[in-house]
Amino acid sequence: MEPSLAVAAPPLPGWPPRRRTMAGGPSIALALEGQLRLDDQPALHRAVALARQSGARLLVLACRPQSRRLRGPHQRRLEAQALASLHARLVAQGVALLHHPQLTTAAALAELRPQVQPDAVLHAEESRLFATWPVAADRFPRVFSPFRRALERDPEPPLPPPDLAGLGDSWDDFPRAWLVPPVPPPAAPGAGSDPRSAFPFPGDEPTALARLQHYLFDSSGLRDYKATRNGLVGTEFSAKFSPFLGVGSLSVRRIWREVLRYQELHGADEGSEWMKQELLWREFFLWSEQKHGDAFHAPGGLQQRPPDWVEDRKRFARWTRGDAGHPLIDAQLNELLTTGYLSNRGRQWVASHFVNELRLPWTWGARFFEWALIDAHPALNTGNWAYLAGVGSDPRSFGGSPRRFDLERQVGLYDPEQTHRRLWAPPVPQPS
Ligand SMILES: Cc1cc2nc3c(=O)[nH]c(=O)nc-3n(C[C@H](O)[C@H](O)[C@H](O)COP(=O)(O)OP(=O)(O)OC[C@H]3O[C@@H](n4cnc5c(N)ncnc54)[C@H](O)[C@@H]3O)c2cc1C
Repeated sequence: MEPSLAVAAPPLPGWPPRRRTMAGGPSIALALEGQLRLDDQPALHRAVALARQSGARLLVLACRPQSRRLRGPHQRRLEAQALASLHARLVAQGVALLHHPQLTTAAALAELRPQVQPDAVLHAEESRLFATWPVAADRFPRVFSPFRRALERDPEPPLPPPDLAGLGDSWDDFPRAWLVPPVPPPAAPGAGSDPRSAFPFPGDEPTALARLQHYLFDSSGLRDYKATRNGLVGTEFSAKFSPFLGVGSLSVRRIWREVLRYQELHGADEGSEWMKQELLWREFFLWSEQKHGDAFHAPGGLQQRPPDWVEDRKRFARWTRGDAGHPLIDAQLNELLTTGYLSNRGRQWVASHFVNELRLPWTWGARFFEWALIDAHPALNTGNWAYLAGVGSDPRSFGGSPRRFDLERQVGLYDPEQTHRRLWAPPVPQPS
C-alpha cells in the first residue's frame, strides 16, 4: 500500500548533506520524468520530506524522459501546455522548475554540475493503480480476465499535492536559460482548435482535474459511459482522460478514487463499473509490458507468431497520408492526423483494416499511431495493436485468427447516419 502523507525518507549515503558555501546551499531535486502534475506524486512527497528534514531547498527538473517513447506533434503540444502550467504553479510557490527538453535527467545533471549539484535526486514514476505487482510476476496471465480475477488487493489511494511553502530558497546558482518559462508551440492548423475535435482541451493539470469533475459529477458522462463509449463524434461519448494520462497531468489513482466517490454518492451503476474495468485494462497492459519486455513489442508478440503480412511500403506510405482506400477508414485517419485523437472504436476499425484488408505489418501501424496519437503510450498502443493483430492478449486469437471487423456492419451499428464519415471525409483533391 502507498504510505500515508507522512512519507518516510529513505536512508541515503552521505546523509544529511553538508551545507555548502556556494549560492543556494544544499538541494533536493525531483526529476519529473514526464509526470507533469503536483497531485498524487509520491516522489514529490519524498523529496519534500527530505528537503524539510535537512533544511535543503527543493528544485524540480523537467527533462526528456528516458524511455522508448516516440512523441509526435500532437502529444508534444499537450506536453508543453502541461509543463507551462506546472512551471507557473511551482514558481508561484517559490520553487524553481529547471527544464531542458533535449536532455535526459542524467545528461542534464551532468551539464548543471558544478553550478548545481543536488544532494539527492528523486525520480517521479508513471501513474499506476498499483505501485508493485498487482498479481505476482511469475503468475502474471497473458489475457485480461484471469488478471482481473487474480487481483490481490485494491488500487492504492492517491496523495494530495504537498505543501511546498518555504522550500524554494535562492535561485542565484541556477542557469537562467533553464528557468525561462516553456512556451507551448502554436497549434498546427486544425489541431486543438478544430471545432470538430473530440479532444479540444489543453493538456495542463487544472484542465485535467476539471475534466474529471465534469465527466463524473457535473454531467451524466460516467453514468451513461457504458452506453456511449463506442461513440465516434464529440467530447462526451467517452471520458477523454487518456491524453492527460499520457502526459502525466492526471493520476489514474485520482480517477479511481473519484469513481469510488461517485459510487458512494450514486451507487455502483453500469457506467462506473465499466470505467473501472477500462482503467484495469490500462493497468493490465502496463504490467504486461513490464513482464514481457521486448517480446511484448516484437512482431510475433506474446504468441511468437510467424509473420503473415506483405511489406508493401508504397501502400503504407499512402495510408500514413490518410489514404487507406476505404472511405470509412480514410475519415478516421483524417481525424487522427488533424487532431491526434481517435475514438476507441475508430482505432479498432483502423487497426483491423490495416492488418486484415491491407495485410501490412501491424508493427508499422503501431509505430505510426505512436507518432500520431495525442495520448500515445507504447504499452497501451502496442498492447491494443497486438491484440487486434492476433499476436497479443486476445483469448480468441490463441491458436486462431485475429479479430476481423466487418466494416459495413460496424457502420450500421455505430454510425448509422454516417455522421462521422461526413464530418471527417478527407477533402477532395482539386485538379491542378
Ligand atoms: C489500436 C489501438 C491503439 C491504442 N493506443 C492507445 C494509446 O497509445 N494510448 C492510450 O492511452 N490508449 C490507447 N488505446 C486505448 C483506447 O482506445 C484509449 O485509451 C481511449 O480511446 C482513450 O479515450 P478515453 O480516455 O476517452 O477513453 P475511455 O473510454 O473514457 O476510457 C477511460 C480510460 O480507460 C483506459 N482505457 C480505455 N480503453 C482502453 C484500452 N483498450 N486499453 C488500455 N486502456 C484503455 C484509458 O486510460 C482511458 O483514458 C488504443 C486502442 C486501440 C484499439
